[in-house]
Amino acid sequence: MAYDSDSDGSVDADLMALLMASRAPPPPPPPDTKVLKSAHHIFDNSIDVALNRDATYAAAEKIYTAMKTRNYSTQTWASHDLHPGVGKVGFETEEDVVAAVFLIDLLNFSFWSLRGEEERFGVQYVGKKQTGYWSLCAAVRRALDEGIPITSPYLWVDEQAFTLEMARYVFRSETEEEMPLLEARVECMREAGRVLCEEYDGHFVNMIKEAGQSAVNLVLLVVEKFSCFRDEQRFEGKRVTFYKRAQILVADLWACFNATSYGTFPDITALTMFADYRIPQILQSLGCLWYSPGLETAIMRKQLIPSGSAWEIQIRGCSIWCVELIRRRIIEMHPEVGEGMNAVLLDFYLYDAAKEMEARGGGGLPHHRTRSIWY
Ligand SMILES: Nc1nc2c(c(CN[C@H]3C=C[C@H](O)[C@@H]3O)cn2[C@@H]2O[C@H](COP(=O)(O)O)[C@@H](O)[C@H]2O)c(=O)[nH]1
Repeated sequence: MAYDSDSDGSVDADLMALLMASRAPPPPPPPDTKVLKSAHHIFDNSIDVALNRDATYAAAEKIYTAMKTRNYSTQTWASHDLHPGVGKVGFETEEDVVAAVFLIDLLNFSFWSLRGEEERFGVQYVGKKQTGYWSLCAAVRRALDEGIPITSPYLWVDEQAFTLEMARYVFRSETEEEMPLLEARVECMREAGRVLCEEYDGHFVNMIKEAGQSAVNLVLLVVEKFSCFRDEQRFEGKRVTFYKRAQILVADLWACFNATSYGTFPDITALTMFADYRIPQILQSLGCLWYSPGLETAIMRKQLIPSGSAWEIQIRGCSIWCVELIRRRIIEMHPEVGEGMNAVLLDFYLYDAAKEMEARGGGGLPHHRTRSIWY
């Protein structure tokens, strides 16, 4: 660039402005949960889990057709009786619903049991024994029906009113088996209660407002404020993030409110699949996910796979990446779906399909067994 100056030696104002602008710091990158980057890094470095491209492409077509046929949308979320919703018993206001969604996703982990269907943990509610994730939703509804303010963070921090015994009562089972990790669940409630009462006037809606209708900002705020949502590990020398419960919390708000009100998140497409133990199971049954013989045998034998182990991280990361490839393939083959085909709806569909597959008598490998508060 030629250095230009007037006869009196003053540097041309426009040139100065250009020089100053060129030295201005670059704009900060947009907020990013780094979950998709983590999944790609894990996939690139996995030796015990691989993806089968042909099966993934075939699954994409099958899933697209099924979702189209069922008109799968955010409405499907509200159609589940046990999900909170304005107007349902115990939920007068939108704030009541947000408080319940927060509690459900604060505790939305590790329901699996090594016992048989009859002996496994279950919650009796309106005449039906609910197991797994639905047992949590049923226990919350049952507590509210009994006049227990279980969705109030002020209760969670009150160690006299909300004792471990009371938690045992609220989450009581129809069988001998207690809800898994009950003490850990109480600790999650204590921590979340302290943060919400001290910083957010006891209401999660105030965190939603602070995140300014950004799904990514809300995920990042939740993992910043609550250690029990900070679902991250180290793999092959890098920090990898999954943020499963933080992401599903935002996704459930988006679905529950049909992308309006407290569910308004224009950047919902930035969320990934939620790395739990059901989605890998159905991806494996579709032939998309392949396991090394050692890992497949461990899963088949229902052996415990430690949280944070290389096997577990590869299962979670490759599953997230597989769903991303399915999403891209669907958009490539059906451009008309556009942004409407996001990882959240794909995930919800896959979870419901996994549960239907289980109800029909399973088929395929059992899901992997990792006991943790992350999923
Ligand atoms: N990736 C993903 N994981 C999900 C869900 C849900 C429920 N979401 C509802 C909301 C909208 C959908 O339509 C669903 O009806 C629970 N989970 C996880 O599964 C495990 C529980 O399994 P099981 O023990 O068999 O109930 C446990 O780790 C739990 O955290 C999901 O949607 N996606």
